[in-house]
Amino acid sequence: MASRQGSKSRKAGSSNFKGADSTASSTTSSSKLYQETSIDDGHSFLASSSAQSKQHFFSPDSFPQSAQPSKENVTVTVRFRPLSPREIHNGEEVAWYADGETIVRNEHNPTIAYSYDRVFGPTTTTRNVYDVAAHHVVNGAMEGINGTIFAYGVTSSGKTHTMHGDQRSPGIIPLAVKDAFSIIQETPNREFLLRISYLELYNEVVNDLLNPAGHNLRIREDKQGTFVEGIKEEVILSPAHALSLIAAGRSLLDGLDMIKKRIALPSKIGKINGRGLNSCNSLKTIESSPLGDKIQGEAVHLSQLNLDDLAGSKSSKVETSGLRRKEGDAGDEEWGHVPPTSFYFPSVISKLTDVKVSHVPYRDSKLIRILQSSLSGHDRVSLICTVTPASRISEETHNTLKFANRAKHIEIQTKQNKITDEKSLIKKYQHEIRKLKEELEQLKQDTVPVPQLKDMGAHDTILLKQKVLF
Ligand SMILES: Nc1ncnc2c1ncn2[C@@H]1O[C@H](COP(=O)(O)OP(=O)(O)OP(=O)(O)O)[C@@H](O)[C@H]1O
Repeated sequence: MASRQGSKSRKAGSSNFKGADSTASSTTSSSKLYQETSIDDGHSFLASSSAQSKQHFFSPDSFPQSAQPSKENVTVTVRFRPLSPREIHNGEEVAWYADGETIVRNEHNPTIAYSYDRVFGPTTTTRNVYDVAAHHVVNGAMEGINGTIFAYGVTSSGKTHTMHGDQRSPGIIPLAVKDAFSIIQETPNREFLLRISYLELYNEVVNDLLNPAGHNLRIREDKQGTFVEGIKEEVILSPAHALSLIAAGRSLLDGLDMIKKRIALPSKIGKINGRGLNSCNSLKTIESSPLGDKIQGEAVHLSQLNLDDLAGSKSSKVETSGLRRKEGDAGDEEWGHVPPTSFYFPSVISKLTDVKVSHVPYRDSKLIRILQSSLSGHDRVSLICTVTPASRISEETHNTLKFANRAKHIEIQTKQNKITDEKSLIKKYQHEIRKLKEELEQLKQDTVPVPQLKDMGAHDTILLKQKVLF
């Protein structure tokens, strides 16, 4: 039985997160079964321009060839944020705390405790969170295994801080981008092509954050899986390039938020804490193929990396009944008439973990539809649940903890995706480069000796230039 030293009532600001802040090594899930009230302790890069393409959220069966699947669990971690200065000023009490590196315990009833792959205390850096909860997903994606990282939690619990971060403390998304490029440098025998798309879902409306004109996009399906019609995809050339695209997307999102707030409730501008209702999805498509002269016919690794900042979940009353918040409740303007993805997310997760349930309600929410392949059991998945210790929202935190506990039992069968046909973009570019090289060689051989150029007319010179250019 895990125990905590001392159990005096914890006030705001007390340092009470024992042993949960140490740097941890990267681990995947080895989930053990924990229940409420009973803890069992026995336990070379190709460049190109942007593309307007049909970017699929691939269904796992759409890959013609794949290596043997391997079984693993969803990695489930919990990250505490510190109490804010305002909460401390208001004398907020601590209701939940990290008891060691894997357990979250209730302050008022210590028999209520849950265990996870890792629990991060409020002083843990996002870098540490990345190393434990994200690196193995990014690494897998660079090797052809689809990966998804979700941040889930109530409003203001730290999802955006964790996924996006800021200059001082970069989030999982910028750290993943840098990590991906480091992996490229450390893999000299393969060449990679990375593409990025970035979207927000607000009240079931999909907006393209890389293209201000991409508003209210449709989600479609074909044999290869689900895709967002017309979403812009950019080939990324460097970490700085990717980060500038994401920063531009964030600015667009901030602009859109201002508009939404104005339309929703002009009198409450400035009272809204955080973004509340938008979910953001940053999708990276990664292709890689062996480098060298004999690459024709070699399989290309193709994978997708989903990085999701899910809309803040609301009070338990709303979560369970789907009711709108009462008029006058702070944040009711954020709810609108459509519940956010976080409303459906727990029910999809619980159905995925229940072998008796054959129908999973993917169609209930657009983001769930987009994430259908991520949730269908073939992606490597990491769920980072963000929580606050504050007693004011103890019940909501409890719901997040119970949900995270359920998610631990999802089993996944990851596989490395390989494609051998010429459909991949990297193959297309390699083919184009090969053709251009051959043409250049041909042109070199056909080059007219310089003395003869003097005798050429203007028309011939233009023709020659065109030949060189095309
Ligand atoms: N681990 C942390 N360490 C320090 N500050 C944090 C941490 N997590 C969150 N915060 C701070 O708490 C506040 C709320 O965090 P954030 O905006 O990330 O919440 P959120 O869950 O994304 O909210 P919303 O759902 O409303 O968008 C921010 O001021 C943020 O800087």
